[in-house]
Parts: sequence; structure tokens; C-alpha cells
Amino acid sequence: MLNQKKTIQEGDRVVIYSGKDNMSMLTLEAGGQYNSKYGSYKHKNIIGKEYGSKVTSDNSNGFVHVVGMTPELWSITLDHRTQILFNLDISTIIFNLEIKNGSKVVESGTGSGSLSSSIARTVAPKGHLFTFEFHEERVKAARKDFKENGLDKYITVTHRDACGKEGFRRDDIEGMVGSIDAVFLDLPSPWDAVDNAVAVMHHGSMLCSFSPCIEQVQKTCIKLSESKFQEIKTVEVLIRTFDTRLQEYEELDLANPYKTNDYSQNTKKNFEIGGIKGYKNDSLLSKPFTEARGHTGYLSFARYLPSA
Ligand SMILES: C[S@@+](CC[C@H](N)C(=O)[O-])C[C@H]1O[C@@H](n2cnc3c(N)ncnc32)[C@H](O)[C@@H]1O
Repeated sequence: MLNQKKTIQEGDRVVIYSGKDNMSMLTLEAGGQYNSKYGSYKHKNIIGKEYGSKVTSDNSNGFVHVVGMTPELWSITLDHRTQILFNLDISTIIFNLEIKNGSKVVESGTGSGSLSSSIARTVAPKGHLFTFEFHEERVKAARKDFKENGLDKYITVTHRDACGKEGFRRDDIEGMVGSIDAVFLDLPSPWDAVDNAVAVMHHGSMLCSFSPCIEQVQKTCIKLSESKFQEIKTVEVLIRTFDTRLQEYEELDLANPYKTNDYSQNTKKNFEIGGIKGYKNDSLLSKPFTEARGHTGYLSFARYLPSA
């Protein structure tokens, strides 16, 4: 995921792109075959091509593009083992937690590893993500995914209850305690993990908690303010997309409805409705789409400042 190669090789995990809303993930094996409504594709006919290539089907006129895996495409194509975070929330989390190359980050729970992959790409190559998950099968699946995506060097998955006695301490990892720059919680009762977070953070570290319900937000924020966190704020990120394009419209000449005007300067066609003259024109249209992605959850951010 981090070192994009030029040529597609056997064993690569790639994204089969058949359109913006039609992508799937595939690990290439010499004897494998990919089947979709756009036809069948033998993996061996994909291996050896350049990333980004258009590949035609072995048995129809269909085609797909084969592109390299990225954290963004991973979030779209991964197998959901849990609810996951999507790119809009992920980008807000990474920016507000001030995560960068070299940061040390704690996350819980790991879930399907959607957020983990974006964090790992951001902290690499100098930083590290310590992610904690109490569901054993999800721990195993996440380790496998991170390895196949080439991220295992930057992520340590620990099988543990984030709210339990051991919390996020990994005494076997030298210098971890007190060095964590950012903590992210996606848990049913995040307030129960705040003391464990504090135990590994340093002065000025950031914490973020994601919760779908406002009652969870209230309990978390109260706990944060009791635990010497400052700058507590909660945001909900909603996207509003705009439709911006040239649109042809008909303009009636109401000032001179029955007069024959010279529209010769007009590149567009003149027309007449019921004796009223008019002409077609282009207008630059910008209006919000009526459909908007709905509520995912609230993101509560806070800075640990024990001496403030
Ligand atoms: C909603 S999922 C996280 C999804 C993840 N943020 C992603 O983007 O893929 C929540 C995860 O937290 C785990 N979990 C819940 N309570 C936990 C706890 N006390 N300790 C560790 N993991 C926990 C669940 O098993 C689940 O996998």
C-alpha cells in the first residue's frame, strides 16, 4: 500500500475498478480468475501489466482498470467485519489529532482496520500505530490484512480489552508509555478507556472519541474534563456536494414580447412560444445536490494538558 509499484505482480492486492461506485479488491494468484458482470479475467492476464492499465475481458467486450491499493480504496473495498469509519471522518480525525510522519498513535477498537490503514500511512516510516481489539477473530483478520497490505511494519495489533486493567500499556515495548502523541477511541463506552489512555499519553497529546449517540458524547466529554483535558470540542462532519455545470435555459424577451429582435449576436437558437420571442442561452448552474450523506457519528477531540 505504501510503495506503489509500476508493474502488477503475483501476490499483489489490487483494486478492480469498474466505475466510481463499482470497485472490488483482489489478491492475484497465477491460477486465479476474477468474474463479474463485466466478464471473466484470468489473473495471469493481469499480472505483468502496468498499474492503472485497462484490461479487457477473456470472454466478452467488457473491461476493467486495475489500480494499486491505497488506504482510501481500502476503506471502500474491505470486507466489513464491523461498522467502519469512512474517508470524510478519517481525514477529520487525522488532521485534528495532528498525526504526522513519526507520530505514535494508540487506537481501539481495531474493527475492520479502515481507520488503522490511513493512520499507518500517515505515521510511516518513522512512527507507529498500536491498535487494541478484544475480539480475537478480528485481531487475527486485522493482522493478516495489514501484512497483505504491507503495513505490518507500522502497526502492532494487541488482543486486549481497552477498558481493562492492562489498558494500552505495552511494557514489553520500550519507551511506549508516556510517548503516545494521539489516542483514538471507537468503543461503546469510551469514557471507561480514558484513564488507560492518559496512562500512555504525554503533556499536549490529543485524544479523539467517535460515538454515534449524543448521550455517549456527553458522558465522554464529562470524563475528559474531569481528567485534565482541555480544548474539548465535538464535531459532526457532513458533506454538502454541489452540482456545477453549464445548463441551457430558455429566456423569454418579456420587455419586447412581440418585437422582432436581432439575436444575431446570440450563438444560441431563437425561438417563439405563442408569439413571444425568446432565445436559448447557457447559464452556469451551481446548486447543492439534494441527497447528502447522513449522520455517521460525533467526533469529540481534546488535548491532554494536566498542568493547565
Ligand atoms: C465500530 S468497530 C471499529 C471500527 C474501526 N474504527 C474501523 O474503522 O474499521 C468497534 C470495535 O471495537 C471493538 N471493541 C469494543 N469494545 C472493546 C473493548 N473494550 N476493548 C477493545 N476492543 C473493543 C469491537 O470488537 C469492534 O471490533
